Amino acid sequence: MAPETNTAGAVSCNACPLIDMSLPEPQAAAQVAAACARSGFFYVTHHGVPQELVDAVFEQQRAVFALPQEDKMALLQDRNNRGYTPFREETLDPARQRHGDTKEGFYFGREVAADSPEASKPLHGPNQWPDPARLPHYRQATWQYYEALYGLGMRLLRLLALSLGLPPDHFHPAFEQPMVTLRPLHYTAEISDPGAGVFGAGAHTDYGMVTILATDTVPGLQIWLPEGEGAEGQGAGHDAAEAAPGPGRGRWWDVPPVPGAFVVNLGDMLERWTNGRYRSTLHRVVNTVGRERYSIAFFFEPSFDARVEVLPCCTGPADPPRYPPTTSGQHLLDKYAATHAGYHAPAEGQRPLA
Ligand SMILES: O=C(O)CCC(=O)C(=O)O
Ligand SMILES: [Fe+2]
Repeated sequence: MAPETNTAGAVSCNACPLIDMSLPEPQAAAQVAAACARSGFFYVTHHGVPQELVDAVFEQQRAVFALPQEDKMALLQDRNNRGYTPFREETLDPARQRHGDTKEGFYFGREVAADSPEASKPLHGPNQWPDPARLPHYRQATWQYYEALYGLGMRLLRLLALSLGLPPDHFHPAFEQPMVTLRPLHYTAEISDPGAGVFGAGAHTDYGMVTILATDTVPGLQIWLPEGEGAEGQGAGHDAAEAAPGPGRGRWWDVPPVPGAFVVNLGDMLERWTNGRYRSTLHRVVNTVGRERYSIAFFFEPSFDARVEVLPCCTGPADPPRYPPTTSGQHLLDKYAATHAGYHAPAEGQRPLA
């Protein structure tokens, strides 16, 4: 099924189906299973998050990014990965990028008080909020959206478990103290030049369990699918003049904005848990239209100490585990340290910066 709506000549990708969250869970879970095995990307519609809430949070993000640079720099990303990341600070695909991503962003996490025992864990601590005197509604609107997406994340966990033939609450113990990150992003109008290594966001897979992405109406998101797995016959993918980002042949496909829908994609931890049955697909943001773009990613990841080990349902004598066990926290720390110029992971037990 291809997306119903399309923008600015963007090409549909039938590997990203629209999944109606108002369907009975078993039906929705069957569609989730197919999408996760195929591309690891799908849209969700009828997800229950009110459009007014989404509109309000986008309005606040436009306002926060419009603050003077010095105000944003005062909130610079701290060692708990909360705060502001300036333009070009992050390089998601160092091997192919000439400079950092042409975007700036904020990270907000689950709110953890500086004096709580949890705050001794890396990646846990208080958020850095912009000055309410300048943006009186920012915190409230952003947090309301965070909470709505948290609820949607929990519903997706149920569908993912059911899609694997597991009890619906299978993943819940690993999400008792989840690492949740809301990441508003602002891309400049700079046209990307993949051949020259200039990207809105370099090619990457997401690190965690599941990402829920809201975008404005400006296209840019693309996914890499192996040859024959895109939407052949339904419009072309982009012939990659650039070197393939991984082994084998493939193409980049647009994932266009669909009004009222979120894009959901899987991250590396779920690929590991499912022994590769579910895919954490390479994606990137390429600015082809010369307009600024705003998006908000919501990363929903297991608790810091949760063990991520191939599920018994996804392995057998003919399909031995392809990934060694890890923990959610270690996996994320390794990834942040590899891609953020400004991020230096603390040792466990170090107090966060208050
Ligand atoms: O802005 C987008 O469309 C994608 C952002 C993204 O892939 C990410 O932040 O991981
Ligand atoms: Fe991503």
